[in-house]
Amino acid sequence: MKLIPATILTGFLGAGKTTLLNRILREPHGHRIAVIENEFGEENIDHEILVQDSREQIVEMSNGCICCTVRGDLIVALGTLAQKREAGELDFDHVVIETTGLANPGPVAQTFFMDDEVAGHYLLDAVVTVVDARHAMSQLDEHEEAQRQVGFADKLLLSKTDLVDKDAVAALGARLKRINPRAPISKTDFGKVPISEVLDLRGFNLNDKLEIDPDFLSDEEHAHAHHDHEHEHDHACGEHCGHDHAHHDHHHAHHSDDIAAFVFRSDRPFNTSRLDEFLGGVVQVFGPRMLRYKGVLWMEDADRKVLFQGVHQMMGTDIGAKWAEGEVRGSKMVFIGKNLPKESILQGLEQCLV
Ligand SMILES: Nc1nc2c(ncn2[C@@H]2O[C@H](COP(=O)(O)OP(=O)(O)OP(=O)(O)O)[C@@H](O)[C@H]2O)c(=O)[nH]1
Repeated sequence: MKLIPATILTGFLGAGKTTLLNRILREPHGHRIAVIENEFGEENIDHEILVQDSREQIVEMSNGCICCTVRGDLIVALGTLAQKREAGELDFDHVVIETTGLANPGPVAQTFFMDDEVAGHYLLDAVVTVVDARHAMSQLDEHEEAQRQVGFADKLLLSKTDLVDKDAVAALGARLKRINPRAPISKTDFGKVPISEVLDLRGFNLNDKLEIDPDFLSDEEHAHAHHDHEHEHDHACGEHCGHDHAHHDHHHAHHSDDIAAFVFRSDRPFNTSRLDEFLGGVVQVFGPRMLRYKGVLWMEDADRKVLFQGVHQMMGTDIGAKWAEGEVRGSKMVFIGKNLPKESILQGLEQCLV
């Protein structure tokens, strides 16, 4: 049976999740969407706000946050929806789970891998995070949940850009890319955004399109130039650059994001057993702090790409497409996590190369 794609819609309090969802539910895009709402507390206000479809498709979950106490309820809610669909009582082709503004999307995402019943019916499509352009800077400063929601995202949607100027949007964009260079950023104006930017993103698919924003590193340099006028940028550093970047610390003093990303790239193949052992160890030790990681790898003696990705300790690999004739082989990986020992991990990966 075809798996039902599920989207986790997250974003800090008041970011505009419900506004977006409402818009999506109203638009005639051909998708039939079932919604699982998680409200914190007993007042299901969003339920009142959300448009009611002709068929009952909105399942509410209250009295707790989806990421902790009611994960069991989420499993039940997903199970009930799937059963009703099979029985012909409900007709939908996509599920959207709207989390509370304080939810950590990690455990919600993990539900799709950990529970056999859920995994048997659903495919986690993507984590979509709405970011409030007006308030995100301070929210990211003050709340780790806000950083986590950005770190986990497969797609970032900037809301309320009407309330701030272009420079503020650019500065926020640069910060978001530092936290998560993998997630493309789009704007949403009161929830207005093409449906293709929200559903069917397949961000959790293992495919060889590892989208790391190509401007990630150059933007970082650019952002530093903003904040540190005294520093001379006389060369462009790549992520392998061994310089002691004093200006990084300077910059981070402005926004001390605990959650950040780094990228590993190499044009040499990996030794399989060394890499397995190393990654296994890293995940075991740092798993709780590893929000999201993904990679396309060149393994020694393999004529196909190897794809890997994970959330916390849960890591999966798959065989990808063949390396094409004449294609430049290499590996790239991105790690997003909380205070990860970037240098040790990069050095460790280097040691796994042939
Ligand atoms: N100016 C502006 N306001 C917006 C935009 N998107 C949403 N809002 C407003 O922001 C407020 C919060 O939006 P909601 O959609 O309720 O936010 P939410 O993320 O569901 O909030 P919680 O469920 O409390 O976490 C509402 O007053 C919206 O009208 C936008 O693009 N621009």
